[in-house]
Amino acid sequence: MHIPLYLDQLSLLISLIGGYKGLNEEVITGSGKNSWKSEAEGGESGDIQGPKVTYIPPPPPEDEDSIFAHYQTGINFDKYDTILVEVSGHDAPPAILTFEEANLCQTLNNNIAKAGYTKLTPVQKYSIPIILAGRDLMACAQTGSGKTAAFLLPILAHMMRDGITASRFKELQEPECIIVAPTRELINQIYLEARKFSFGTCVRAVVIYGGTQLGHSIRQIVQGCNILCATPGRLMDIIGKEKIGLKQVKYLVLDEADRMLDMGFGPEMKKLISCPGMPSKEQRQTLLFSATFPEEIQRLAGEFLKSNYLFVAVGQVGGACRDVQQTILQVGQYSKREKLVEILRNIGDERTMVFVETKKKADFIATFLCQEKISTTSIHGDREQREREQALGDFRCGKCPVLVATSVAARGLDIENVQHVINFDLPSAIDEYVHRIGRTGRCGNTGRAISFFDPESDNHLAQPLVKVLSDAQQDVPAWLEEIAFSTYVPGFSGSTRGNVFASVDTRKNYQGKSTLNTAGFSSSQSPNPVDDESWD
Ligand SMILES: Nc1ncnc2c1ncn2[C@@H]1O[C@H](COP(=O)(O)OP(=O)(O)OP(=O)(O)O)[C@@H](O)[C@H]1O
Repeated sequence: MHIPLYLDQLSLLISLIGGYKGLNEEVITGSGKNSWKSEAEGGESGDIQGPKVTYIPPPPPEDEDSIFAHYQTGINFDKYDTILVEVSGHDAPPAILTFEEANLCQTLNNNIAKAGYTKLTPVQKYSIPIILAGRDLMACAQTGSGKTAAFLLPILAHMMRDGITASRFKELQEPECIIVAPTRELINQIYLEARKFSFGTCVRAVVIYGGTQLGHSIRQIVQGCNILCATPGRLMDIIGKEKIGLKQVKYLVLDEADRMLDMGFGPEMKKLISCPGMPSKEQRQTLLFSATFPEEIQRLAGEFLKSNYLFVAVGQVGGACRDVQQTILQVGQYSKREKLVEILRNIGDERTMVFVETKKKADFIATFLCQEKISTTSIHGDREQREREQALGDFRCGKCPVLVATSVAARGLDIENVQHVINFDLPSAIDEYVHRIGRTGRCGNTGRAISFFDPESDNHLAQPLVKVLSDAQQDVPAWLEEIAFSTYVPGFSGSTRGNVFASVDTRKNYQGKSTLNTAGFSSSQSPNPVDDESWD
């Protein structure tokens, strides 16, 4: 195989031929088992013999400008106010309209101002008072609409009000809050948000994730840990090694909660809530956030939440962000590369994420684009953590305007100025499509998503795609409607037209529904299958 040798793409080449020995690393192999999946299985705990991971991520910049660096809200930010919101469950506290109404302390208000937030997004308007009232919550709101601050701010407000017990002077760290998310890059991003909002307070946030040296994670924790941001595998390792105590946990947050509760991570999360010392659901506050919430997953969530939890749905559950202009092109697998290059040449230097199905393909397409002299990097679960972070850094700063990724980068990542998402391969499940295209069109900015639909392999997606497109008021190609019609599945209850919710609170028999700006309902699509390859 001919491998190109563009110098700035050397790491890509290295990952292709397998194995790399970095400056601060002892052993690196191309086993492909250094991903979040293997973490969840305990692969990095030392219980299973494997190469010792010695990567220590560089500390994030400490200066105030870097901590509060943010991008501008877009022209459609004010349109968030027109999105329909549904709150269900008993005795929901009323929404707030301004940050002032939240009655947060002065330090938090200062941090909010420094972060450039002047106006609440809908998920924040509804979730903040619910969390401040001590209620459990399942919240569903479109990608890029501020879910992270929606849980961080009220948790921090309560921690400031109630005081914290964990401190650097304690032998055993007992965090008051644990936040889990499915990928390393996402949990790191959440940590940076927690660090930003807790700036100047006595609350210390810590992040731990796989692919990094375990000793490094432990050293971060022993310096004091009030908010622990963690990927599931590393969290369970640390708990298993008795490096943290769980008795003080008052807040448990599952970001991308539907992913955290599905077949991939669900068992790990169940273990977490039954760990010795972990307060029962009656004793802690549990908060679940995502842009998608299949009904089956909502039912599983009952084990984690108090029975009187509140459910907030901003817009359609599982709906795509309307600020993303979606285009579906019919492209057979052998024409995809040519089409990709044509599109990327038209796009020029604008930041673009290209999603592919497998880790191997990510490397292959990235190398191919480099050969075409399109500056590209890649992120997927077979790359070393150092390489993953480097790739994301190069993409964020614009050094490599094209990032080829597997679904490991589909959820949560908030990168400034991603103007385009290209689904070179469509994911196997529609929810994953919604998350992927949500990497653009964030925070009121507009974005574009182009997806290659291969009739040989993607017909099962035609029906849900038509629904997602029409619900987001996008043009639906006639050929796609035809395929959807010809592959009609009777059980699929999503409407293909009109403004309906894809799903609602699954507690059908709740009473005392509090309804705000509501529209009608229909039932949901089936949950995502776990796609081992694309989720690394
Ligand atoms: N009230 C606000 N004012 C201005 N910017 C905000 C506000 N709330 C959030 N943001 C910014 O909007 C961006 C998207 O927020 P965030 O990453 O929390 O979205 P999300 O809903 O969690 O998305 P996803 O579903 O993709 O995880 C971030 O850069 C965040 O700092």
